[in-house]
Parts: sequence; structure tokens; C-alpha cells
Amino acid sequence: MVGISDKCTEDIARERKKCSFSSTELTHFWDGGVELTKRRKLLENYFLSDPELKSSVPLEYLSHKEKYERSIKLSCLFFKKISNWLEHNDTISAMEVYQSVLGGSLGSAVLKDGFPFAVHYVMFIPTIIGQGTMAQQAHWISRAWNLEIMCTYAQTELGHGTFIRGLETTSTYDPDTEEFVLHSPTLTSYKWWPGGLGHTCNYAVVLAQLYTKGQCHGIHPFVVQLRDEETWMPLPGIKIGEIGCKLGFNTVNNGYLGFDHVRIPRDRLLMKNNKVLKDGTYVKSQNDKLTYGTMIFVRVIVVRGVAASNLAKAVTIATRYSAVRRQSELKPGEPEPQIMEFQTQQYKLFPAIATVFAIKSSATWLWDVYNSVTKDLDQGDLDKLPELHAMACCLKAISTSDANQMIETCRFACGGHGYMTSSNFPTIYSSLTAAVTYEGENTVLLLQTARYLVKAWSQRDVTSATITATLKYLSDFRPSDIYQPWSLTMSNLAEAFRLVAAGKIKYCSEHIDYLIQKGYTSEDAWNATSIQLTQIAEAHCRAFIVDTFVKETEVAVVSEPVRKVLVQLCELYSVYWLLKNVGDFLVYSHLKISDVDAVNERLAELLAAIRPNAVGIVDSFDFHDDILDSALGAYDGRVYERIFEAANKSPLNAEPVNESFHKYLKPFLKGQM
Ligand SMILES: CCCCCCCCCCCCCCCCCC(=O)SCCNC(=O)CCNC(=O)[C@H](O)C(C)(C)COP(=O)(O)OP(=O)(O)OC[C@H]1O[C@@H](n2cnc3c(N)ncnc32)[C@H](O)[C@@H]1OP(=O)(O)O
Ligand SMILES: Cc1cc2nc3c(=O)[nH]c(=O)nc-3n(C[C@H](O)[C@H](O)[C@H](O)COP(=O)(O)OP(=O)(O)OC[C@H]3O[C@@H](n4cnc5c(N)ncnc54)[C@H](O)[C@@H]3O)c2cc1C
Repeated sequence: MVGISDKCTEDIARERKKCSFSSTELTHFWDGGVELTKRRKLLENYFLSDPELKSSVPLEYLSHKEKYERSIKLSCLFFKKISNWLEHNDTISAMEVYQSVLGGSLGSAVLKDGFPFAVHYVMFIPTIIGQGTMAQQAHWISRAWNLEIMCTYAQTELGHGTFIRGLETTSTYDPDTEEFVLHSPTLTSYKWWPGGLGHTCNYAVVLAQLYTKGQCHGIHPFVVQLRDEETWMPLPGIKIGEIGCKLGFNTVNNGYLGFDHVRIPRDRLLMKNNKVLKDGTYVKSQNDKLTYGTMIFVRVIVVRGVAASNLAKAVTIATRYSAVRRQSELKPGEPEPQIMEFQTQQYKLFPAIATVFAIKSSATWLWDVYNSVTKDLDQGDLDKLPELHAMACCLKAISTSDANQMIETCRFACGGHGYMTSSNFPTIYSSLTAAVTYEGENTVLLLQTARYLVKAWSQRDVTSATITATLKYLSDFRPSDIYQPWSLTMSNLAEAFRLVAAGKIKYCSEHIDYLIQKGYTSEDAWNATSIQLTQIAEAHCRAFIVDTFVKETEVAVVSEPVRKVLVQLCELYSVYWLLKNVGDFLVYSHLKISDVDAVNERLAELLAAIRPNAVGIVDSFDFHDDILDSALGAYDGRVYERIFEAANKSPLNAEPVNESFHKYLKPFLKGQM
């Protein structure tokens, strides 16, 4: 074994030497500034140096019950430590700390399969902020923030997750006692999925159909106590449990919940937007979609906190591994090359690196818009809500579906070793792929964006004076633009993405009109066009991502070598997605068949240009080894030793002969069974 480690560490060290830019500078850009990098590292040191938060037996070797019990122990230690930090340090805001521990991957170093407390912070508290009156906020936020109670967000039911207007749980107002009566009338009305609901939480925001004076007013949020605060026993009428093993998130304690005529006081209805008065009179808010606010918040944070962050981890592992793994021959008789020398390998890795940066720049835009629209909503101004909803839907869908596919590609890029749990790909993949479904299934979200786009298309002339920035290209669109000459510049590429989006939106809208003229109902025409509708949402989103990435590379305050890397990644992102959808570009943009060869050549040039910097770029994500938790991706490149060490943690290797030999195998082989 002597020498393997040296060879690998030399390979990876050589990669770092040939880097043409400062990786540290790119880290500062990635974090949002030198100060933010310092703060992130401070938090990492604080948490990751604590031996209490480390586990000797890998999670995968525990039983389901042991996993849960360990997750509660570690969550308590971890969140206690967070509270201690917040008590003694005021340089880093609580929001930043929680973002870092829940979204910035730090938490995954402590509990890689997810926290049963996450929904308490990510959904319960934001729902109280968004839907509660001042008095309700004062009461519930202080109890939840001080961890006097542990809470979740119970919306999805066994029968319905997507179509939330179809939820069956009822909450019927009784004016005589000034209480709501919560009830689950069917098996399909049982709440199903909420994180931490199984055994961890004693309160939940429950979404239920509100009935008062004999009339249903649609779904509304109620704060409901589920368990006794001392004994933790379920309260009368509450049927509660855990939903069992899943592809991942097995430490999150997702649960089920049913109600048998459970009574709660009137003030448990969150009444910032809609109200029920003592006598049962219903007072409606300006917009009934304000109840959906928490979902927008989570979609916004998933883009960077889940999609970019998990893809960055996967591509760091695969790129570092590709720098130390040697296999096959490029030229007969020459030493085996690093697998990163193969162009096909570069094609697996570098578009994923580019996608991480692309998602990050759009996520920053989305977060800023979310904050600004939230302020407007507080002033009663709802004008920008539809744009925020449409962009949050398509960015959540595209970022998670790209990350989903690219994480798998990164795993494939590591060959057989990528299939080992010790590579950490199984956990990264299972954490990310859940996000394709939760917080709005991706197809459904794309159709929400499509609905907004088709509407915008029909209004583009009327509203061109006031049209929002993300839709301006629709009012600027001239079909004759597809006859412009083609050139391989960034501004031309961005224009091509806009032309494709506008051309496809026009086609879809006209197709729906055509079907309606043929006698289809508008709903049937919509369904018969829905494959293309999801594609227009994707095209709109890609055009937006390219535009945002281009702008970011122009305004970023960075040195020229770093800018050059960003520009290359931005161009690679654009060229990659153009070639993936080349048919659309030939039909809807000014790209001609005779231009395609040049685009393919540009792709090859970009892969070759990025190659010497690849390790340097993934180093800039600056993942602590404990966060990456991968035998293939650690900073020092000691891949083979780590794979070996991880294999020896298998409990099966603790004894030379397993007892099953004596019990079964031996009698079987001796014909005694
Ligand atoms: C503390 C910080 C820490 C940070 C750390 C970051 C780390 C992250 C860690 C992440 C851990 C995450 C754990 C999360 C676990 C998942 C939780 C869940 O899944 S929970 C469960 C999640 N479940 C889901 O996501 C369910 C998905 N389903 C849905 O959202 C809805 O059923 C629907 C939207 C599909 C349809 O609704 P429906 O009522 O049938 O509506 P129609 O179609 O008829 O459209 C009517 C009009 O409404 C409009 N509009 C619609 N929505 C909105 C909105 N939000 N707003 C505004 N408007 C909206 C629409 O545009 C249209 O307008 P117009 O054209 O008429 O003008
Ligand atoms: C790990 C995880 C954690 C979760 N945590 C929570 C939580 O904390 N709280 C909570 O309340 N929920 C939670 N959920 C539930 C989650 O939000 C739902 O699973 C999700 O919204 C999808 O709904 P569904 O399961 O009903 O899928 P379905 O809607 O049944 O989707 C099945 C298929 O039908 C298609 N489909 C459905 N409707 C349409 C349509 N209108 N047009 C076209 N196609 C359609 C979908 O595209 C999909 O292909 C969680 C889920 C997961 C996986």
C-alpha cells in the first residue's frame, strides 16, 4: 500500500498549483464576501470541533429506532449549542446561524440524514410570522424560539399533497363554546409526511377546511397541540405515529396525524389574513393565496440551501476523485491518465460546476425579491406577488431537477466507488431528490409558472408599459428576430434563450386558443398542451438564469482571473443547455443548422479551458471534510486509504467468522439442513 497515498496527494497538489486564479478569492465571492467567509468558518470551528457531536458508528449501521434515538440526542446537543452561541455572540445574526446550520450544509456533518427539528425552524416559525396576528406572533414565536414547544407544519394528507384545495381535514367553528372542532373524516384525510410529527413535536400548524355558519371557506392554518407538554402522550382524539422507512431522511421522523373531533380555542386560527369573529362571522383577506405564503418561503430557500448546496458537494467529490483516479490509456504505452483527462469525464463534471454558480446567482436574486415583496405585502401591496410566485416555482423546480440529474451523473463519474455509502453520494442524492417532490412537486410548479406566462403573453401589449423585468422580453419579442445573424458571444447566447422562451410561449398560447376554437373546453385544451407548458416554464427559467448569471459576471467585484473563470462557467452553462435543447434553438431562435458545429467546438474549447482550474474551482466551495463526509472527495485526495478505513467500520468486519456460518452456512454445506 505504500506510495498510493503519496501519488494521490501529489496529483491533487499538482492540480492546485496549476490553478490560474486564487481559490480563496472565489470562496469569498461564493460566500458573499470576506467577512461572511470568516463567519462561516467561525461557526464551523465551533460546531465541528465538538467531540460530543461526532458519532463513532456510521449511521447506516444502526436500526431505524436507533437512528431516531441518536437523531434526537444529537439534535438536542446541536440546537443547545446553537442557543449557547446566540446567547454569547451577537456578531452573527440568528437567521445567518440557522441558514448556515440548516441550509449551508453544516448540519449535515452532525446528522447527515436530516434533523427532526428542521420543520420547526423552516416552516412552523415562518408560518406564524406570515399568518399570525401580532398577539399570536408574540405568544407562539417566543414559545417556539425558546424551544418550550417543538412544532411542525401539517398540510399534506394521505390522499392529497399537490391539490391543497382538496384537503379533507375539517375545522368547524362552534360559536357556543368559541372553539373549532378538528376532524379527519376519512383515512385519506390523515396528515401524512410532516417532518418531526411522528414522536418529536407536540404542536403543529394544521391546514384544514374552515367551516363556519354552515359554509366552507377553504383551507386555513390552525395551531394545534398534539401531545401533553410533560408526559408527551398524545392528547385525547389525536392519532399520531411515524410513517416508516424512506429512501432518505430516515432521521427526520416524518409522521401521520388524525383528529377525532378535537376542540381548540378560536384564537388558534392564525388570523393575520383571514378572521373568524366570536359569533362565527368570516372576514376574508384581500387575497386568499396569502395562506400559501410559507410554501413560497421554503421554495425560495430550497434553491440555494438545498439544490446548489447538494450539487456543490457532489461535484466537489467527483472532481477531486477524477484528479486522483487513474484508469485506461489515452495513448498506447503511456502511463494511465487521471480520468479527468477524458473529455467525456469533463462533460460530466464541468457543466455541473457551472450549474452550481448559475443556481447561486438566481437564488440571490430570488431571496432579495422575496424580502422586498414581503415588505410590500405588509403594506398591503400585492402587485409583485404573482411574479414572485412564478419565479419561486420555476427556480425551485429547475434547480432541484438539474441538481437531481447532475448528482447522479457525478456519482456515475466515480464508477463503482461512487456506489459506496462511504462516497456519501447515496445521502446527498436522497436528500436532494426529496426536494423534487416536497414543497410542490416539480411538474406541478412548472405548470404554475406556465399559467403565469400564458396570461402574460395574452396581456403583453396592454401592459407593456408596466411589465415586470422578468417578462420584458415578451413585449420586446418580434418573430422576425429569428432572422438576425448568429454569433458566439454571450449577449447573443442570452438573446437566443429569450427567443426560445418567447417563441415557445407564443406557440403554446396559440395552440391552446386553437384547441378551444376546435371545441375543447379551456381545461381540456390546457391539459392537451401541458407537456409543452412545462417546457415553456423551463425555457423561461433558463433564459432568466442565463441573464442573471451574465449580469453577475459583469458586476462582480473580483480580480480579472476570477472573472475569467466566472465568464467561462457562464458561457459553458449557456452552451451546454443550448446543445441539450438544440432542436428548440433551431426552431425558435436565430441559430441555424450551419452554426451548430461551431457551438459544439466552443463546448470542447470551454471544457479544455476549465480543465486546469477544475480542482481549484471546487476547492472554492470550501467544504470542510466533515461536511463532505466522503472517502472519495476529502481535501487531501487519500481516496484508497479512506475507502479501506470506511469498509473496516462495517460491523461484519469486527469478527473473522460470523455466527451465521455455524448456524446456517456450515449445516447447509454439509448437507445437514
Ligand atoms: C430559518 C431559515 C433556514 C434556512 C435554511 C435553508 C435550508 C432549507 C432546508 C430545507 C428543509 C426543507 C424541509 C421541507 C420539507 C417539505 C415541506 C412540505 O413539503 S410542506 C407541503 C408543501 N406542499 C405544497 O407545496 C403543495 C403544492 N400545491 C400548491 O401549492 C397548490 O395546490 C397549487 C399552487 C399547485 C394550486 O393551488 P390552487 O389553490 O389550486 O391554485 P390555482 O392553480 O387554481 O391558482 C389560482 C391562483 O393562485 C395563484 N397562486 C397559487 N399559489 C400561489 C402562491 N403560493 N402565492 C401566490 N399566488 C399563488 C396562481 O398563480 C393563480 O393565480 P391566477 O392565475 O388566478 O392569477
Ligand atoms: C421528504 C419529504 C418531506 C415532506 N415534508 C412535509 C412536511 O413537513 N409537511 C407537509 O405538509 N408535507 C410534507 N411533504 C409532502 C409533500 O409536500 C408532497 O409529497 C408534495 O407536495 C407532493 O404531493 P403528493 O405526494 O400528493 O404528489 P402527487 O400530487 O400525488 O403527485 C403524483 C404525480 O401526479 C402528478 N400531478 C399531480 N397533480 C398534477 C397536476 N395538477 N398536473 C399535472 N400533474 C399532476 C405529479 O406531477 C406527480 O407526477 C413531504 C414530502 C417528502 C417527500
